[in-house]
Amino acid sequence: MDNTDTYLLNFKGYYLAHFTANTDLLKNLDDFEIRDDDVFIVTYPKSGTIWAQQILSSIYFEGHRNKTEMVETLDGVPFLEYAAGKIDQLKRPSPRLFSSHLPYYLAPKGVKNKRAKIIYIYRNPKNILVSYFHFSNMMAGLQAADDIEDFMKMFFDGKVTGSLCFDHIRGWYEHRHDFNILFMMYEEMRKDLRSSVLKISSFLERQLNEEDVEAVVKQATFENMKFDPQANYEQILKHDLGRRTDEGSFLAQRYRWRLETSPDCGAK
Ligand SMILES: Nc1ncnc2c1ncn2[C@@H]1O[C@H](COP(=O)(O)O)[C@@H](OP(=O)(O)O)[C@H]1O
Ligand SMILES: CCc1ccc(OS(=O)(=O)O)cc1
Repeated sequence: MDNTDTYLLNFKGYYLAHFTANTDLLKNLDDFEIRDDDVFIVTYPKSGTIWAQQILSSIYFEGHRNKTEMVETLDGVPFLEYAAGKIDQLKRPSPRLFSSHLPYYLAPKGVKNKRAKIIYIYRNPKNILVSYFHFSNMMAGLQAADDIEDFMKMFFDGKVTGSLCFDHIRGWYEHRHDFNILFMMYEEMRKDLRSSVLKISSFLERQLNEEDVEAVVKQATFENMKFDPQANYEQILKHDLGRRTDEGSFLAQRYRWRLETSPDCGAK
């Protein structure tokens, strides 16, 4: 491992966010023990990870779905390769839900042997770029950029957490036959959230009645998540990840409308 860069940790040719990388787990990543009922959300950063976490957590945890339990989303669906929350992954009860930004070639052997289910969410890279630019300027642990051109250079050089976006998506897609994987497109989820929830629960073989489906969909709407402290990472951002500025959030979309009308992608 190359540990010299302040922001990026180069692990086998892939860049992780240095400040929160779980270096102990990474040492044995290939042999990390996978259980048959493990489920992974895999994304390139800014592709809807937090959204998928919310959907999965409320599909699996009744207490989350009906709001009788306080389940912080990141605790229910923690990252494999990041240490926020300090969870001992080996001691978690089954079924374990994970998030990951890892590329296909770093997936533990057990995942490559189809021993776990993966939901891969992909998003239009143009929207990822804009989202990532604002996010990097907000998060203390990521390298800020002076302007969108500056960030664009880093993004297209793959010098950001997650490395090159196109390699990530292409890698998982081209190797899809090695995995038990469902691909979902962020923009399609935006168009029809209910159908997306049904597709995900069917892939996971989790039977939900009509009332459950309604509850999962309601909890996963942007409007609900934006103001739900368990879902929007506000506390985690403040206390674990670290903010550079008080402005901005995981659920921003303030430039969503400008994206459709402005050639500068709402970067100003
Ligand atoms: N319920 C929801 N509906 C639509 N988009 C959502 C969402 N929850 C999160 N997102 C969007 O997903 C992006 C964050 O992705 P990630 O969780 O991978 O970091 C943000 O995009 P924007 O920055 O464009 O707003 C955020 O607004
Ligand atoms: C531990 C959670 C977390 C959240 C966001 C991160 O940044 S990025 O999405 O990888 O750019 C890193 C870790």
